[in-house]
Amino acid sequence: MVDINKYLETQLALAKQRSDFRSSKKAPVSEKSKAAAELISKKQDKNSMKKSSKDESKENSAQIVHAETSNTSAARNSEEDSDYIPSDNDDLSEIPTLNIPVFPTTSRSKLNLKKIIDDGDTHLYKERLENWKQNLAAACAGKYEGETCSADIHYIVDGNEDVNEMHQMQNGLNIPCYIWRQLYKYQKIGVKWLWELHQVQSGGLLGDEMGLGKTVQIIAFLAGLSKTDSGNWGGLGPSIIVAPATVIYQWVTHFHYWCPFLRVAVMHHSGSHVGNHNKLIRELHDSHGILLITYAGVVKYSKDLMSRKWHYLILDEGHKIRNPDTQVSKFVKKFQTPHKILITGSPMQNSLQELWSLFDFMRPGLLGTYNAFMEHFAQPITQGGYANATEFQEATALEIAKALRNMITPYMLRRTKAEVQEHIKLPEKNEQVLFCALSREQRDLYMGYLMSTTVRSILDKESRYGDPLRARVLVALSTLRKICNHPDLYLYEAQEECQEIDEETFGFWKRSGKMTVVHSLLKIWQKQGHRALIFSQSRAMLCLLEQYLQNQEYKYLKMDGTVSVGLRQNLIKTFNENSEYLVFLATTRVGGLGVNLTGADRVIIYDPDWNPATDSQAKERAWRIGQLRNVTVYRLLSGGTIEEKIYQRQIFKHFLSNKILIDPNQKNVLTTSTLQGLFTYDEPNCEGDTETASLFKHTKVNVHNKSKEKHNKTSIHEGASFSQEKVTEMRRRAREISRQIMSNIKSKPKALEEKKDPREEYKKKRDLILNQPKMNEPELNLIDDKVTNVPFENILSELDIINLHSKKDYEENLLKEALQKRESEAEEGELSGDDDNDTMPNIDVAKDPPMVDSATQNYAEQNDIQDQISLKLPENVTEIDLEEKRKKSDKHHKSKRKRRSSDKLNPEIENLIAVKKIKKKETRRNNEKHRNDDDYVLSKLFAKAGVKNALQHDVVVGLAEKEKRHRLKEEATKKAKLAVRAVKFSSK
Ligand SMILES: Nc1ncnc2c1ncn2[C@@H]1O[C@H](COP(=O)(O)OP(=O)(O)OP(=O)(O)O)[C@@H](O)[C@H]1O
Repeated sequence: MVDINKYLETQLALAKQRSDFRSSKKAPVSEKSKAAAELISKKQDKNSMKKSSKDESKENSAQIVHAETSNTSAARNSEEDSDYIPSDNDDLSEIPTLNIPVFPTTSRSKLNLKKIIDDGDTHLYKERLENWKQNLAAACAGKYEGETCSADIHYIVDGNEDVNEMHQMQNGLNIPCYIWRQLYKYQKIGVKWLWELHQVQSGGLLGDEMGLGKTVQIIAFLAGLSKTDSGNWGGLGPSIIVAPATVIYQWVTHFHYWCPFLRVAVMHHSGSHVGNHNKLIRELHDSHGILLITYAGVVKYSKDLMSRKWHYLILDEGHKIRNPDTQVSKFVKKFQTPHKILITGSPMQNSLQELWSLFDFMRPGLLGTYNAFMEHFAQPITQGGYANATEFQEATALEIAKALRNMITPYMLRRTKAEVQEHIKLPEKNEQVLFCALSREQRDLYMGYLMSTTVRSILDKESRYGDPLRARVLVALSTLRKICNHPDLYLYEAQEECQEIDEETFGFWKRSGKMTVVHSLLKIWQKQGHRALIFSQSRAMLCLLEQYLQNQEYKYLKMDGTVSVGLRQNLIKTFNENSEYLVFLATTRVGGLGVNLTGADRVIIYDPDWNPATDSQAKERAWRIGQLRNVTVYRLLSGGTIEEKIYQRQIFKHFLSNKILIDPNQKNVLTTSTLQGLFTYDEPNCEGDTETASLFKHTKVNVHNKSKEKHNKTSIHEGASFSQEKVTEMRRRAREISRQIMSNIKSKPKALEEKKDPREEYKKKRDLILNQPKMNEPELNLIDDKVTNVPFENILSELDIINLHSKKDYEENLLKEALQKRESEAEEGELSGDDDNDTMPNIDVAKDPPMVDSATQNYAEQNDIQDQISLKLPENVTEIDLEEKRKKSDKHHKSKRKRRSSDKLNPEIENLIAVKKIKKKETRRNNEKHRNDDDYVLSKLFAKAGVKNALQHDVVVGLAEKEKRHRLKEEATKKAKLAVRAVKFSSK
């Protein structure tokens, strides 16, 4: 025992030397990162100062972005930032490309995409109409041989006879049977509901989940109106549909298919109409047609549009008006018609004020004035949702949420995919959150930036910059997000203009943790025959991904704001119909909304948005009606970074939304976030879990398959070649040393004793933040609140952050290195047959592999040494006790080991893991060939691509409540145990 102690002490000294040497070698990288951080921070300070003076009057970030991205030339400077900042802006088609190296977009430039022609041009419209009539006549005569370009022709070709046959609804709405019969049952209910609203002269919100055919329901209803002679307009009057630029032509296609007799014109420069826009408005109005226009277009032509009366005003992706203060919200609310329909798959995204804004459009007055609503509904509901809410606040929130839901229910129709699954029979969807490790370079840059003056000034309570804090915070957060994506997104900014870019290494995938994961995924998916959508918030990141795809010679298509609106629909069609394209790259804002991309069955959300709905919208592009294969969605997050905090906020917002739309009883499990919490980097905890993974540890995805086992075998053998017993033994020794060191430190002179442990200090401050005396006020909420008065006295100083990151577990790390060194040396010994059997009982791992869940094993491999070291032996347990216990258990160890490991690593939990177990059984029963694709992919990621954890997203969201109950139960059990112990102790 003494020997090994001595040995470890020597190793400790060696490890220290090595570490010193390494850090001196590492200096250039760190210096570079630091210098870059300083440079960028100076630039950003300048920018944010400019910005703050420019936007002094503007209260929220969305407005700042809106102003920047509309048409000012100043927008260029901060354009990259805007990619990451919450924004309402979608119509990016006019925005120039970024000032970063542009690589040739081979796929796109080679494509010869045809534009879809709308009915703006009278001549072309008449031609289309004539064509359709001829084709229909030919179909009726049984002579049609062309493509089935519309639903009515389809109907005839399918053997039906009367295309004019109508389905009549109560009170007289006539819907052509060729449409009605194709609708799913819930869609028919949707049409009926629209008709009811119509009769009571009311607007409404069609809020079905994405991909359930809202467009089709609206078109069916409008077709019905146009065939019904009723009301002031004698059927369907002139109507406007406002939609995001990307989906405008999707509407055209849908109308031409379902309702070829209606005139549908696009009022956008990409449309077929040439000349004065007033002429188009007049013509459309006279022919009772449908005018399709973008949100930007409505603002631009609002005066001319409002000078006429319109029958219907329909907002597709209507959540665009969720901010009541934007111009577009104000304009659309001015249209004088009771028939206002709002379509959105994500009605409430961030806060309750959004719901108010939507209702203020289609049912003005229903939810009262803005101020009254905020005071009497929004505030109590939000407050009652915080984890620190009192029972009374919770109860009040519940009642108010119920009341609100009752008020809005008649005017809002929302069905989820789960509810209508019986009808649509969608294939399965598997959605996982992958926590990826930062690359070494990213980590350096991240830390460097956290210590930069920008971050310091944000967290400094005597900030010399003063307000507005918000702009600076957003810029800083945006920078952290860039680092998480790829170091070059950040370093490039820090470069002097004259500095040349090294195109060889610029954007290299191995320099980014998440890109490494993408690399692994695509490699596997290509072999497995899957096709992928990759979404990123930032166009700059898209460029890097594009460069990567080119280098790997993968075929891809790319759609961002620079692709002309008229071509987008065809780009999508090309991807869907042409399986040679492996990847469809898109920015979340341009490609993530409203479009159908069912050609892909794999989705990667490369970076999370503050707004959960943005990510949900993106992932739903593939999982919708028309999808025939199982869909897997991976959200990539850099563990411990700002991205993880964003994800936590997403979950919080999800709860808020569900409370109103689904279950008012739902409670939160998350605490509100603090400013300083966003500017930290959290190493995985002692179990190898990131913060979120440990919060929702029961939703962790465990992969178990033979390939992984095989990998574990090899990695254990190759990497450490140590039996579990040996490692345990070494850890025990290490703990002892650690204790000795601690006691030495404690017995050292006073000067040293007085030196406070920075971790203790940090803990204290953290406790103070988490248990603030003023509980009622939610802490800073960057997105929802207009609050900028951060409780600075509770914010950690820069010194704390440095302490937290750089000095954390210094001696433990040294020990860890010592142990690793010991392990590798011992391995050499083992390989050469020179095993030290006296001191270390040897169990051949390769012969008797533990039934260890691969994911857990992986975390264990990475982190358990540190975990064990940081644990302290209970005071009353002696070395001898332990030694004896260990010897006893050794006897039975081999036989029981298998069972124990699997028990330990498969705790009894009721959620997904149970499902996985069933799958596992099936898998075993069937054949290895039928092994779940996703499990295989995950096992590879865990093994090679630096993925730390994977959570089942749906389970996180859906079962968070269970998690809370579970934790309560755990707490209660703990308390009960303590009580029993106390009672026993008292009776002694
Ligand atoms: N009854 C139907 N018969 C055939 N196809 C349908 C039907 N309903 C919907 N679809 C198809 O399902 C896909 C999704 O429909 P649609 O785009 O209308 O969904 P959505 O609810 O508007 O989605 P999002 O919210 O994403 O815009 C489309 O390709 C559409 O053609």
